[in-house]
Amino acid sequence: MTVVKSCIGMNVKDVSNLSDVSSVFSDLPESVKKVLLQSIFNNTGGEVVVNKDGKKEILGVPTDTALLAFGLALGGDFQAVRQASKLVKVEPFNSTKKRMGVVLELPEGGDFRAHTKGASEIILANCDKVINSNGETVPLDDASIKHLQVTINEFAYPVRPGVKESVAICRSAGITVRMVTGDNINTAKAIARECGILTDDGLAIEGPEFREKNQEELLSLIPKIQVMARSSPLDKHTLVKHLRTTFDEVVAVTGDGTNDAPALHEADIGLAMGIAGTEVAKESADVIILDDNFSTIVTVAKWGRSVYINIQKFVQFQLTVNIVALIVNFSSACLTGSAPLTAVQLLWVNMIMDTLGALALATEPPNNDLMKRPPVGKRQNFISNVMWRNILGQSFYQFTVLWLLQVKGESIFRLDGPDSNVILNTLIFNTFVFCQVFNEISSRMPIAAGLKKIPV
Ligand SMILES: Nc1ncnc2c1ncn2[C@@H]1O[C@H](COP(=O)(O)OP(=O)(O)OP(=O)(O)O)[C@@H](O)[C@H]1O
Ligand SMILES: [Ca+2]
Repeated sequence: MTVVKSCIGMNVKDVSNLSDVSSVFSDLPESVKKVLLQSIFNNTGGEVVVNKDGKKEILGVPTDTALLAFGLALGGDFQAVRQASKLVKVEPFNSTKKRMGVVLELPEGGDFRAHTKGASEIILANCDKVINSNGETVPLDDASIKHLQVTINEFAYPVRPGVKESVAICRSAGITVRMVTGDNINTAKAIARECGILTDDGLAIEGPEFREKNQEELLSLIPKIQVMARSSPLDKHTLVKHLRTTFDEVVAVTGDGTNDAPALHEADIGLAMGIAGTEVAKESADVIILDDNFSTIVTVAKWGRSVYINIQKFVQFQLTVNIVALIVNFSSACLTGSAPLTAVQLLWVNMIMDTLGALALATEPPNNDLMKRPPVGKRQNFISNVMWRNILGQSFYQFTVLWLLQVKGESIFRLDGPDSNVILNTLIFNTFVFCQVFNEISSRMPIAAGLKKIPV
């Protein structure tokens, strides 16, 4: 029995230009064509089916569907190739090993052939022979290895429009964007540099190297990591866990595959892709991005900040109103025996302030300025120092005005007669209500969140 190994190294993301593939293929020797199609159609997790309209449909994960489309563009017949040999063993694709394989029993006479396909440089490192353009199997020499490595590194993919801009917005918002991928390091670096994720002082590392580091090394390394390539699901999880626990960061993770599920689950905010995402990824996530667009993540951050700041404004406004009403009535009751604000008036204030005033603050839409501030830290107090300053400052100012009216009101407005007390109380009540107009304006100021703009 002989086992022949055939390998396909891959860097396939999208086979979009298939039109001139078949002409190139026609020059290849028959034996090579046969092995290639045998590999593409057998060594796959996908399938080519005929749908009810009689059209061919390719099912499977993007990498497999791309390769099957390539096989069909080469003129291959999926069913015929599948029937020509018997699948003896299938080793499915796995994100840790980054390759898959099958063993076929060849019809020619009891021989077996193992096919493997996966991450280009991993497959290349396992090869010692290559089929040349004449269809002969020859030893893989240094020159061919160099040539193949250059070819692998030349693979570059166009970055989706808008990603670069979104990364820049994230930066100005104090959000560090890191790219953790199962892809080849050179491809990952090229993409990351183009999007503005990888900077000159940043670090790009490969999963296997990251895994080797001890705790101490990780502490100095992690803040600098901007790109992690050839990462396993566990590497993604480890990075997120360290960022959250050791560095006390708020971590959002985006992912599409099953291999992203542990990291999505570990993150503070897991964002799964709605279109490309697998069910497992969606189940592990907190938010599903319906359009799979990175700029939507920026919108998510913007709305999150907006809701947080609006609640802060609401709380600042409400606390001020209540502190002033309480102190005015309490102090007056202690000193004069009567409270200037009656129960009905307080009820009125509460209804108007809660339903109209405070809710107006809570429903303000987000604006772009929100993305020019640093994020709120995990341990940051909800009522920031600036909010305390505003609450106490406003309360002090309102209390002083009301107290002055309470003590000096009658003489200032020359009130006398039997109704003077009622008139004064009405005056105090109205002044209190008008003070809230200024309180509302002061609470609307973005400073309410206690955040300073960060210079860009
Ligand atoms: N079906 C497959 N069969 C064999 N190899 C595959 C298959 N799918 C992907 N690969 C290889 O594994 C690598 C990606 O591994 P993995 O799926 O773990 O990455 P990922 O973290 O999901 O990457 P991405 O950032 O592209 O989503 C690819 O670069 C490719 O070389
Ligand atoms: Ca993926």
